[in-house]
Amino acid sequence: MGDVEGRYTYKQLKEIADFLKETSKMEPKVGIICGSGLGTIADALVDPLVINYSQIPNFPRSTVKGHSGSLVFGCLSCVPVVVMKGRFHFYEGYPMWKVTMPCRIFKLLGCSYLFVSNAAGSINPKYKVGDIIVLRDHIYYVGLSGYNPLRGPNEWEFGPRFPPTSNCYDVDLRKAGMRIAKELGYEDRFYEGVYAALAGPSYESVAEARMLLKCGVDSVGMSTIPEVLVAVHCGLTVFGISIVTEEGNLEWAVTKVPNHLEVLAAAQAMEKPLREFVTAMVKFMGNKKPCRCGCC
Ligand SMILES: O=P(O)(O)O[C@@H]1C[C@H](O)[C@@H](CO)O1
Ligand code: HPA
Repeated sequence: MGDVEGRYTYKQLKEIADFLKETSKMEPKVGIICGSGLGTIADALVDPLVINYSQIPNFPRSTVKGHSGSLVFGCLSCVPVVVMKGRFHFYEGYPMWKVTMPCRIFKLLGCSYLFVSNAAGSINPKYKVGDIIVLRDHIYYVGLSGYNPLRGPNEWEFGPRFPPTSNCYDVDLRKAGMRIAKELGYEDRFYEGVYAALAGPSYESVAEARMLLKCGVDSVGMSTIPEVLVAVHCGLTVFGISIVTEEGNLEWAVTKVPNHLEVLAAAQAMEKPLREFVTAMVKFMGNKKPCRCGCC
């Protein structure tokens, strides 16, 4: 399956993390992964330090439009964070251990939390472009067919052989997320729901979308779950959101089809509410440790 050979050793991951610690002089509390077109989250950081993936030894490269390919260290609400502008997808040809390696780097950098986001199609017809779905759970179709990022010898330095996944998305963070959305005045566009990941890069067919609806799926995409599994395995507390950038096609008669440029445009249109929401969530996640921007 090509998904085990050549995996990073613990030593290699440690070397990458040590390089980042040395370069950033920061110990981030929260690792944030930006979905397609959502990299503007990083613009909210105070005193940002940008490190391009090409500068980091042994780090993969972003190949998808809307994923610029850099790590940004800085502070949000006085909480030290690291933002990944450009995730790695299975459909780019990366094995799952490469797709998910940033979560282990976050852990080695000292993060306690993973905040993960994605651009997604809605499957539940209730949800429209511009809505945000706080992930309550997921269906990992790619994993059900064998591509679990934890396949292969267990990395005991990170976690157990058989991690449970019945509570991947922390309930306190989910509750906080819904409360914060309300406080910000966005309660009419925030919902809790179930995300499903397909392998991509083809979008789902109408028959697949109808099957997903029957299975209780609210949003569909091509990412996130592998990262969440590896984050949960190594003990990060996870919060995830889908930004609805396309409305799923449930009828064969409909001629409108998803398109990546539309996905990026819809994601970019969400810049303001997302920035406010992420800032408030990170504040909730963080404690009051002294930070690099000197504001606390
Ligand atoms: O990285 P995410 O999951 O946000 O990106 C979605 C899935 C594909 O990469 C792309 C399709 O438009 O957007
Ligand atoms: O409509 C979609 N389907 C699957 N993946 C996606 N990623 C963004 N939009 C979509």
